[in-house]
Amino acid sequence: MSNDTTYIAGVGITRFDKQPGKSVKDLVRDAVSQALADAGCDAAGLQAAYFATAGQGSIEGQYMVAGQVALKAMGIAGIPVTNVENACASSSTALNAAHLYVASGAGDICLAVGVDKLYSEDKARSFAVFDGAWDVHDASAQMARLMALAPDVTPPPGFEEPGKRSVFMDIYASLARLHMKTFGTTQRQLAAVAAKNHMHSTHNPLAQFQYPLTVDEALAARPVSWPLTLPMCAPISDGAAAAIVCNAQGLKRLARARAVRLYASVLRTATDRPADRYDRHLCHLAALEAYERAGVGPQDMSLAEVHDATAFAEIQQTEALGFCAFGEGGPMAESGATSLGGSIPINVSGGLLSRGHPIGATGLAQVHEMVTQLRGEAGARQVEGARFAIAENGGGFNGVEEAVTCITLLGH
Ligand SMILES: CC(=O)SCCNC(=O)CCNC(=O)[C@H](O)C(C)(C)COP(=O)(O)OP(=O)(O)OC[C@H]1O[C@@H](n2cnc3c(N)ncnc32)[C@H](O)[C@@H]1OP(=O)(O)O
Repeated sequence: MSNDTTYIAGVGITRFDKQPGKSVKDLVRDAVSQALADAGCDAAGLQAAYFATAGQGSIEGQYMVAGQVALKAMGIAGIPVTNVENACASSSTALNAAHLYVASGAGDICLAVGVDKLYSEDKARSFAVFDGAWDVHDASAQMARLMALAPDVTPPPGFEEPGKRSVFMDIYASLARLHMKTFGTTQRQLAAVAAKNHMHSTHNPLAQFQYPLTVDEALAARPVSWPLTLPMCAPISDGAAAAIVCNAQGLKRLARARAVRLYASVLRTATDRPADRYDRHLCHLAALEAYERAGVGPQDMSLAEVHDATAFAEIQQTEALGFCAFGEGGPMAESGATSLGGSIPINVSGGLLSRGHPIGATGLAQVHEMVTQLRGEAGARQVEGARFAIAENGGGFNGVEEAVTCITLLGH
């Protein structure tokens, strides 16, 4: 086996929720200790670490060297530690860097960890994290363009005077309106996504929300930004997730039997595509590259974890990953095909909508779910016979699409 075959040897995760009593250091220690134990590795066995956070500066004021500080507090020091910020795709980007590190042979065993605390008693600070992810140099022009994607859609009563929310909910809402106008996607289909992900996370003891929700309840919930209601939007969450990444040499020193192969990790940034050219969406292009590298296709996937920062985003990513034709994501969600037991279960963890979305930890949480499923250890939410799994983790916005996406494809 050559060095460029890489593996996830261990994973760890905290509960995702508002956790005012826990610091970033507490969350990191919890997730990293689990990942080390899972891999059969001690801290001294790590040769490098990539530390992802997007909001720690805003909430805890640690704007620089966050990784060095948090990891040294648990005895991981004296090795290369690199801080990674790529908005909501920060921790899949950390995984990408760890994968390249061990694939290059620079070292054999590497840590990727992602963490964020978004909750603050002062709500304005939580929302400032999202405002900070926006391109401040061109914000008003970009925002005006994004908000005008489907100008003739008039929000129904209740949606005209919405309360405070992250700027991203308005952006996704505008993209959803364009999709509705172009393909006939309905608000009920978005509600089906929210209800499905809530149903999934009733089986996930680490999820932020563990109660079921019906489609009608999702439709009747508090309006946020037309067509999105509250449960169609990711919540404010705190949490951390970690993975131990290694090459074949490193695997000889670890718990080999539990390792899952990392077939592809593809990072890509936005282009200036026209809004209705879904076939040039960065996630679609990155997914095609990942499938090609892995020598598989969407039909081979047993499950997917996608970046459902809103219910609309899941529909878009279902299409981008090739599980259906462009425009068919809404009907597919409504058909039950993306539910546990369906032909391609999506977000069996509960997804960002219901497992939670501490942005710098989300990409590695998706990896945690995929590894758990591929090992057959997901309990009541297990996808039977899981063999390949794919995750899409997006971050920020630039033009009419996410500023960055990272696709991770794992399998046996
Ligand atoms: C590329 C990207 O990933 S961009 C996405 C990055 N993430 C974001 O932008 C975060 C988006 N979320 C938000 O803006 C906000 O959380 C909102 C608008 C959805 C809700 O805002 P608020 O009403 O201020 O939320 P708050 O946290 O106070 O919760 C109010 C209630 O709604 C509930 N709630 C909040 N979000 C959700 C949700 N997604 N689903 C179900 N219930 C929810 C809370 O549990 C709480 O219930 P309680 O009163 O019984 O305790």
